[in-house]
Amino acid sequence: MGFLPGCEPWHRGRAAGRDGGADEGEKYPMAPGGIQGYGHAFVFSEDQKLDWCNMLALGVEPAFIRQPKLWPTTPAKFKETLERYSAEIRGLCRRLLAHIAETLGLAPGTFGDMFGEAVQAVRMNFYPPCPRPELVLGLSAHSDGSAVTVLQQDMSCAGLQVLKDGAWVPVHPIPHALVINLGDSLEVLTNGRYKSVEHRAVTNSEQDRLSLVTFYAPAYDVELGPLPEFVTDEVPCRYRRFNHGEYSRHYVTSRLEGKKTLEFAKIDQTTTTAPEEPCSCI
Ligand SMILES: O=C(O)CCC(=O)C(=O)O
Ligand SMILES: [Fe+2]
Repeated sequence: MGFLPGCEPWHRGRAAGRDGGADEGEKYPMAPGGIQGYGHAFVFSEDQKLDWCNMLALGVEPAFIRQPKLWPTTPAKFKETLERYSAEIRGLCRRLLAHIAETLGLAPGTFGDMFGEAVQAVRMNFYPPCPRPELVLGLSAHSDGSAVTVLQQDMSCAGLQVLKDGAWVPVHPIPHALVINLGDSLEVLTNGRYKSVEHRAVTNSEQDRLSLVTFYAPAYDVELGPLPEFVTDEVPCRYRRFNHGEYSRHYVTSRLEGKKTLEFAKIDQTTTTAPEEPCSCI
C-alpha cells in the first residue's frame, strides 16, 4: 500500500510551503483549543514548549463529526482518496477488534456491537527536520484515546518510539506494514489486561517525516467500564464507568503527558476502605 497517494503531496509539499506558494495549511486553521484542521493540537498555554509537528486532523465518521470547511480542496482527489482509505481502515479496525476479542475469550462481535457507530478520525503528522532534535520532541509521550489506532509511517526514517519496560524502543518502519496501537478504551474495557501503549515521536536533523494515523473509537454516547470477565478477586475493578464522549473531551483538553489522561478513569487502588457501592461494570 502506498502512503495515501493523492494526499501526501498536499501535506509534504504544499503544507510545508515548499512549492513556492502560500502555506496551504493556513486555509484550514485549527482553532485555538480545537482538534480539527491544520496546526498544533494540545496547546493550552503560551509558555508551553510546542511539539515539533504540524498536523492536519480531520474527523471522518460518523458524518456529523466532519467539518467540511477544514478538508483541503487541493489536490482535487483529496476527499475521495481519504474517504476510500478511511473506509478500508474502518473495515480493518472492525476485523482487528473481532480478533482482539477472540484473544480475550470474548465473542468476536463484542466490541463491534458495543461501539455503535464508531468514531473515526485521521491525523496527518508532518515533522520538519529539526536543527536541535535533542531539545524537542516531534510528539510528546502519550497513549491514544481510541480503542485501536492504525499508523502508517514514513519509510524514509524512524521516529515512532514505544515505551517498553521503562525504555523507549524505536518502531522501525517496515515496507507495506501498518503499526497498530491499542488505545485507552481497550485498557479500560479489559480492566488493564491489555494496556494502551505509551508512545512518542522524535525528530531528526536530517529529514522531514510523515505519519498518517487513524483513531478508531466507540461512539461518543457509549458507556465504558471494565467488562465483568476481567474483574476478579485478584484483579479488582481498576476503572470507573464513564461516557466515552466525556473521556474524549477530557482527552482533547489535556496536554499530552504520558498516560496521565487515563487517570480520569482510574479508581484509586490505594484506598483501604471498601467502596460504598461495589464497582458496577458493564
Ligand atoms: O508520528 C508518529 O509515528 C506517532 C503519531 C501519534 O502517535 C499520534 O498521532 O497519535
Ligand atoms: Fe499517538
